[in-house]
Amino acid sequence: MEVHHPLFRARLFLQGAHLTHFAARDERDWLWMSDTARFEPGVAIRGGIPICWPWFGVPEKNPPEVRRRLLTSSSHGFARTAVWELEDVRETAHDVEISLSLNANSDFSDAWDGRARLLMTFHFSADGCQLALTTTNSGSEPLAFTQALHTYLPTPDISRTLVKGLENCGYVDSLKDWSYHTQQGPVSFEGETDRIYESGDSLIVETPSGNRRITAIGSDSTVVWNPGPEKAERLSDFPDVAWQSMLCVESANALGDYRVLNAGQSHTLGVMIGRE
Ligand SMILES: O=P(O)(O)OC[C@H]1O[C@H](O)[C@H](O)[C@@H](O)[C@@H]1O
Repeated sequence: MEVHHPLFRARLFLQGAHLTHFAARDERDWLWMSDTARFEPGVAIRGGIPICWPWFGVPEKNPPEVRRRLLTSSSHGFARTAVWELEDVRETAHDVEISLSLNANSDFSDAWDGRARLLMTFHFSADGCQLALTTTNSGSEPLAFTQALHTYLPTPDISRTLVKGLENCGYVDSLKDWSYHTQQGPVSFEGETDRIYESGDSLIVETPSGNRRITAIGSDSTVVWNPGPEKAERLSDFPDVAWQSMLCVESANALGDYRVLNAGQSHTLGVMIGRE
């Protein structure tokens, strides 16, 4: 779907409810997209904002309550490759709101033992974009899940890029055998970085071409990721040098921040990407 509004433009795909582009008028794209991204059925799009749901990361690093529902070894769940349905489009002189839904029913029983309904609402304005993903447990048993809005951001130079707002925060470093650390100062990038921070606080991403504010709701965990040079070579649909010009800041419910919904209950995870 293409959004052409006098104040901004956006592009999103029904496959994965995946936002790939957003830019205010006369501005460059606010999201990073891989030059080698594929747009094919069943393939996750590399860039923009993939939705990781109903689990984040590799199954074996998920909490037991989440893991016991997983029937596959693949990462990040099936929502990012499933085809969603268009629910609603609203437009005013200032903003556009688009809602998509996914019924996570027996169609996904090869991958996951659960039932849920998902509603993803995108809100676009000249001030930025906002995503809200609501999960409703439509099964009869409690439902545990992890998830992330896996935002890819552009930077002209990763070595001069900082993430501020995670100072003194605890994090798990997946590259150091999942050991626990405390962040000293802003997050900077020297090679591969893959951490899950125990915070859902508002962040500032500082790059040489400008800053963004990332504000999550319904989240107490944030993933900060850059593949660095070696992993970039192994990564699908990702140019070898692209690690120098992107980073991911992922608003999440991961590790101990997993969520449990009783039958009929809902939880909303959201992120707002704005100016700073
Ligand atoms: O290649 P993907 O399945 O899209 O995953 C891309 C990345 O997602 C997250 O940021 C994880 O923390 C990384 O470990 C992973 O490499």
